[in-house]
Amino acid sequence: MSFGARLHAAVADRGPFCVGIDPHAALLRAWGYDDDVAGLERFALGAVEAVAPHCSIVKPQSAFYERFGSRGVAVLERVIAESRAAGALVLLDIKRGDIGSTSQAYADAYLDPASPLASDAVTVSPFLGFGSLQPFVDTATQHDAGLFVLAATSNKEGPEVQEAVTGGHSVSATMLDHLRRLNADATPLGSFGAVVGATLEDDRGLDLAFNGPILAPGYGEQGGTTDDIRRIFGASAGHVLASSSRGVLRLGPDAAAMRDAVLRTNDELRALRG
Ligand SMILES: O=c1ccn([C@@H]2O[C@H](COP(=O)(O)O)[C@@H](O)[C@H]2O)c(=O)[nH]1
Repeated sequence: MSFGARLHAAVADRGPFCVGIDPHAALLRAWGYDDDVAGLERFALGAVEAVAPHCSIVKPQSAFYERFGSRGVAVLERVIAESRAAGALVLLDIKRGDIGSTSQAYADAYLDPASPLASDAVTVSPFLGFGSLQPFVDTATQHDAGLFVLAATSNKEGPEVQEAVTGGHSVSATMLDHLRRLNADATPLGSFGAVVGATLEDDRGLDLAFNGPILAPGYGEQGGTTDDIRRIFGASAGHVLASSSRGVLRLGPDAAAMRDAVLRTNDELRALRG
């Protein structure tokens, strides 16, 4: 089954809230752990145990594991495996993008089921040109995986690049047009998503109806709210996965508090889907 179809079913079952498993050094210390590999492991697996059974999708940010080298990456492999075992899809936040031949190696690393880091979907950066992502597109299609392409990111520096106009369209709009083509014939939902922040002032005039999922980071800690999801995404709010990392993880290590926040937020976001 395609990633889009699996995500559609998972969201119908559990709701559209995506929790980021981001082991910040400050959070490890706040949970009472050392900022070392043992602390990383207790934190990350504790967070997975608390939230993954209640989420349609979780989003570990690779950088927080890579900072510990190979032992940190080994923890990431367990985060991926245990999240899936708990019934959650895994969107690995890597934001990779390079010339095509190197993109192929990244795609093999993160999307080929034979890889220990294989995930259901990854984030990719299209700023070497959307065509440079073709190996990701082909590999995702081959393995029923998904992609989330950076389009209008949640950080304030994004517009310098993303609102630049080329061929009469903003870079963000151009990325969404590529996704619209990739998702054209997919039902119930395409596998090629966009990243559009929950922090935008408005929809920037973007046509968000591209028949794919929308990852909206910036919900929670960066200021995005459920009202913002309604305001920014309008009729496309039903395709949005609002994503928060620190906003949930700050409630730990109290597993019940994290779980309750996930359940509550899923209910709140479900109401937007009509
Ligand atoms: O536009 C983007 C794209 C990705 N992110 C990532 O999402 C989380 C946000 O974490 P919070 O703690 O909820 O702020 C993090 O992994 C970012 O790398 C983003 O923030 N904005």
